[in-house]
Amino acid sequence: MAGKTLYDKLWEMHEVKRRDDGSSLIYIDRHILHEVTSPQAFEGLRLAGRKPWRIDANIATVDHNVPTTPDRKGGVQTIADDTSRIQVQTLDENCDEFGILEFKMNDVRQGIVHVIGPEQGATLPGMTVVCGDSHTSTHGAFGALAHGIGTSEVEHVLATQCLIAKKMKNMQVRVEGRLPFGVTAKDIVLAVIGKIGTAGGNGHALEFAGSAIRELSMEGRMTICNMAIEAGARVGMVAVDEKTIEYVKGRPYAPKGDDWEMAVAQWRELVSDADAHFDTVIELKAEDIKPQVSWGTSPEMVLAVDERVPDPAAETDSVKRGSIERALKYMGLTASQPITEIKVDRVFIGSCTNSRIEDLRDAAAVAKGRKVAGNIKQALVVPGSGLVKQQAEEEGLDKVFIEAGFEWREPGCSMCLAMNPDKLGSGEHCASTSNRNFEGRQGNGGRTHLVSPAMAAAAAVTGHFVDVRELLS
Ligand SMILES: CC(C)[C@H](C(=O)O)[C@@H](O)C(=O)O
Ligand code: SF4
Repeated sequence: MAGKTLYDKLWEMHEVKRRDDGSSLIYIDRHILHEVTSPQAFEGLRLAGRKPWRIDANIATVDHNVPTTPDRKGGVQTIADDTSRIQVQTLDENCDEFGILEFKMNDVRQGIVHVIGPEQGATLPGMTVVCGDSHTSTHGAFGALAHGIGTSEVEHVLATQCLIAKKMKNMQVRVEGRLPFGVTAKDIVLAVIGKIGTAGGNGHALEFAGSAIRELSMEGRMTICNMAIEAGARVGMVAVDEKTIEYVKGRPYAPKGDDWEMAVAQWRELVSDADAHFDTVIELKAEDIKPQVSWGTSPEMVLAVDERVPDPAAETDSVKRGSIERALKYMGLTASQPITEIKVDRVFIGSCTNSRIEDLRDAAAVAKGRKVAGNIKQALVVPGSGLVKQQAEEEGLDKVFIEAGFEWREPGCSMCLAMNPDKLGSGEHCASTSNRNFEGRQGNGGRTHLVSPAMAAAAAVTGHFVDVRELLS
């Protein structure tokens, strides 16, 4: 019999019961909540007279609706938009009522759900982690089985600590070799999505493997797992190694003492067996990957920075031709235009993809000693959590950004999606380190270009897309 994949092992560890219809009941170790997808779930609990089954399995924070300007220190009342304010207040009230640990807006531990889970050691190897949020795949970087759930499932998990799920197929993306200088985890994952498309991972749990993935820091691994969902896979994972264990050690909710030793011994088993079977295998050579820039309205519409946007006339498939034409029109681009000639209006460095300390260091290395270009209306740096912000300030990164003309903000989802005051104006181009470039994602009529933090900083200081390696060398 073939060996087991990491996913097979995680699944077996958590399968409570197989049901007649082929689905299973799985046990959930960690449930993370935010203000957007939890209100109806708590309301459902109240109406049914239920309480959360295991209170300390839950951890909550506010991220999508919070403003990122310093005046929010005045409290929740300062949130001008009614819906946003009510959602934030409602999460606060629900967590207080049910006794759930929440990092409220002005708590230093507050931040984006997918940043704070790992940061607090609330996400651990071998866990099942769910959250009413599609980018929960991020937590799979720790050798955890993590994916997004819907609001009715949020209620189900609160009430029972279990979830009905169906086992997926196994997929492996192998990236072998050494990443070229100036090329990052974000470029790997954008290149993967460019290759397999946004449906490439459908129905699969995706494990990233190979020497280039092993070389990545935990931050880099989180970046690639974060975008597994944009490749169609709800689950993204990386096997446990010494880096995983080192990152988790000493975090507030990580095991301590004898429990730690026992946990680590088990975590070391969380790797795919050498003879494990994957239903689909994709291979990339790290040496071939260049800094990436998305040009269209889907993450798969992505190219290396030295390429030109496509010419629909060269596309023989009429469906693909139509979608290229529509994307070019929405993005205000002309056929065969070099990526480096696309001018940028705003820059956003943040989001659960790229707002961790390493991302900020990468961007600051480019911004240092330079100035934001005159055509840039706004360049935002939004740390993923209050603790990331604090660390960055200890390292002096805030000063580097401010001196260069960037705005240094409070943590939250910010300009990743238009649910708070940080938005794009219609027709504006944004160099963004986030994960989605759908029409209107960052504001009505806004034009998103997905890039790495270093590439976003390079666009900020030159006013257009440029190969960041020209600025680093
Ligand atoms: C608001 C939330 C449900 C949503 C998600 O599930 O991903 C958001 O975080 C996003 O990135 O689009
Ligand atoms: S930062 Fe963006 S992608 Fe991540 S949870 Fe917030 S809105 Fe979703």
